[in-house]
Amino acid sequence: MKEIKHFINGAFVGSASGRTFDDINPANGQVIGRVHEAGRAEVDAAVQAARAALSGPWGAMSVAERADILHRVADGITARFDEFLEAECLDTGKPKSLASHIDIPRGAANFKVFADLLKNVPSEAFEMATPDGSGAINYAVRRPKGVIGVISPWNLPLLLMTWKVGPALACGNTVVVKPSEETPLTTTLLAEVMQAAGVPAGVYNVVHGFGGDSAGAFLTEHADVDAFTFTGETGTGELIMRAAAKGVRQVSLELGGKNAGIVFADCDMDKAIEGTLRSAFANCGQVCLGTERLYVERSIFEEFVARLKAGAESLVIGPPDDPTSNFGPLVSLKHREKVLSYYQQAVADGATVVTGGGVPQMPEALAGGAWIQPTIWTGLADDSAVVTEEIFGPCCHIRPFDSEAEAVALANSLPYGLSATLWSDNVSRAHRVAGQLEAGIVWVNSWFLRDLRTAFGGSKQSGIGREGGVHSLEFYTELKNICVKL
Ligand SMILES: NC(=O)C1=CN([C@@H]2O[C@H](COP(=O)(O)OP(=O)(O)OC[C@H]3O[C@@H](n4cnc5c(N)ncnc54)[C@H](O)[C@@H]3O)[C@@H](O)[C@H]2O)C=CC1
Ligand SMILES: O=C(O)/C=C/C=C(\O)C(=O)O
Repeated sequence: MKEIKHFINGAFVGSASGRTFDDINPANGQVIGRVHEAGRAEVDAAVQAARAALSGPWGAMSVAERADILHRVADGITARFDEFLEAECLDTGKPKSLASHIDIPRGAANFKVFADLLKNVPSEAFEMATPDGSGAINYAVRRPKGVIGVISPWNLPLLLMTWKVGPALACGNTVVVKPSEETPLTTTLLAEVMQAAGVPAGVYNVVHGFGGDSAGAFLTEHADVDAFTFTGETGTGELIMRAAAKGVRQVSLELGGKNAGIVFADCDMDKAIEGTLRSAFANCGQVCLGTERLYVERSIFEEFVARLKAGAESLVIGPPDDPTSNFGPLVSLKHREKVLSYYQQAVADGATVVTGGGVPQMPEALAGGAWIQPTIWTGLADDSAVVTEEIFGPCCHIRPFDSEAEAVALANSLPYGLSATLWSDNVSRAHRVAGQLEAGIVWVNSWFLRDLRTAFGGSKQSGIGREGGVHSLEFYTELKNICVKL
């Protein structure tokens, strides 16, 4: 049985307690490996290693030297592409066709983009007058924040973890990463790549375990971590914020959403259907940016529902290795229980089930997997739980609207504000509505089109702060002003 260990101070180590938990393949329910669960001792060792590494060779490196190393990390991921792909798909069950286009290439890109950005970022300077006439110059320098605690989720494990580790290291910090207990493999594999790329011991540390009363909480409670970056559920974000308040540590939080899609009658219907199929069902609906609420102009409502139904029914449900499959399982049977509870709630609340609503019949070898049907509903009240709460599954509710103002009001009606998507070929309307939507990211006639230089994050209860491009530098560095009297 494969053992998945922590990576602390440049070495793979097991837990002193001997405690382990199973890593399960959600496509068939089989155990992939045994994961060591960190106690306070391992978390403390990881944080101390990260702290010490700040004043070792890593801390003495120039930006250009760090950037070279991070390029080697990216190249190392690409060189071991198939191993990363295999590991990610074993942990998540997602189709290899998806992970080979999104997860693994983004894992590498997240290092390159920030390594290059750091080399080119300008610094501000202000000349000022002084009463004696000699003047002064102010200039700002960026310094690493220190030890960063990275707590990442299971839906896009490598992509979301490296989205934080890439800029954190580019800025000269050291990290302690706590990946999701559901998906420990790629974070662990990355440790081998880091070592081979010449990242000094203690710069990249990994501790495995659960959230509350386990590695996650031990990390956020550790006084020697300077800041935390987290992607996951809003409730977890609140707990992390609370822990970070002790010692006044900064947080960057990318949290839950209940993202709206607005489809106007003047849209290109083919593109709207294709984009909505992805935004509702890609990664089995487990993307925080996904669309779970659709508002469709009444004149095209019937046609849109019928075409989205046909599209959902044409998705090919299957295991990662099947090249025809484009729809994998949910991450776990536990998560399927949660999603199925919403499927049942929808029926109890009087929804029309347009398609899906249950568990598909799978071949014997996959029967233990967390398979679920893509599901579409209509007819629910605006305040029903299915329409207002994040489900994080392959499902959406579609409701007609009659005016632009009504669509905007419906889209903005929830306490979340992560992303929104709108479909219209009327340029004025697209700009006008995009400006009114309460969301950190608005896509017009597209979905999940990502330029890593742009600000990324949520408004309202979907998060605090922005990462991406220079915005990541704001979080991962301290800006220090130096005032020199001439
Ligand atoms: N990208 C997103 O927006 C994601 C949203 N979710 C949502 O969250 C729901 C629950 O899924 P979970 O995996 O339980 O998400 P979660 O938000 O609890 O877990 C994400 C990460 O936080 C850690 N964590 C949990 N509690 C913690 C604590 N008290 N202190 C420190 N770290 C902690 C977990 O171990 C994991 O590494 C899902 O059903 C889904 O609705 C889940 C994963 C990703
Ligand atoms: O492209 C990104 O950086 C992030 C994409 C998706 C998420 O953040 C998520 O699903 O949590």
